[in-house]
Amino acid sequence: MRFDVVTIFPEFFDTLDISLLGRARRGGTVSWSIHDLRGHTHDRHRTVDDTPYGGGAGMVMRPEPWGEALDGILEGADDPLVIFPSPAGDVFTQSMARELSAESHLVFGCGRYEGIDQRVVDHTAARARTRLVSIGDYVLNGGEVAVVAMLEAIVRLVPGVVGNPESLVEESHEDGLLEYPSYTKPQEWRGMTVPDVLLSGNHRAIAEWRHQASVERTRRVRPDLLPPE
Ligand SMILES: Nc1c(O)cccc1[N+](=O)[O-]
Repeated sequence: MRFDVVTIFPEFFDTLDISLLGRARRGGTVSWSIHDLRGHTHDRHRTVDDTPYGGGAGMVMRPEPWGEALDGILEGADDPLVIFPSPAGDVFTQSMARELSAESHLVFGCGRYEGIDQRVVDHTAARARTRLVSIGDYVLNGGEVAVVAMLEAIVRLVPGVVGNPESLVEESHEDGLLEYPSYTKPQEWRGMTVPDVLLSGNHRAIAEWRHQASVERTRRVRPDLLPPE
């Protein structure tokens, strides 16, 4: 998989080289480029925003730098999917992460201020598959945090990135349920012990306990995830 990110804070993505994504990049499974939007401005102050038509507080990101930045990425690209993180987007879920992990080229456009001039999204949608995606109903200062979160969820599902694919199966949201509680050594810690069934070696009983624990945790914390009864 290849991905490109357009942002006014390219340094925000320096952390991508840490941990899983960095290993995937060094292994050749994933590649990426971070594009500084200000590199596509041509005035002395490298201006990326301006006042909104119709008035109102805040500033809107100008279309020209975005058009030039996306031209450089999209021209000659092979059917990329462009994603603009936005509170107005489709909610990002594990199933969307799995769907996006099958893409060969993702392009992320990080808005700031009051957002990007709408014509940028409209123009992009006329030349490439384009989606607005939200990571949640709260206010962020820009799309960068959302892109890092989405990349963490997406890239780990790209074949060859995670050493043991089995570890991807029993995870929260993967089967529609929250993950069961986990324990490791020591067997007793500050007077608290590990559920006996996990020490039994009875794999069927352990699997049943874990499934029941997932269902009970999901029913308690996220009943909305459970199928209608
Ligand atoms: N929620 C939000 C925002 O306030 C700004 C940019 C992106 C998002 N989001 O992806 O959820």
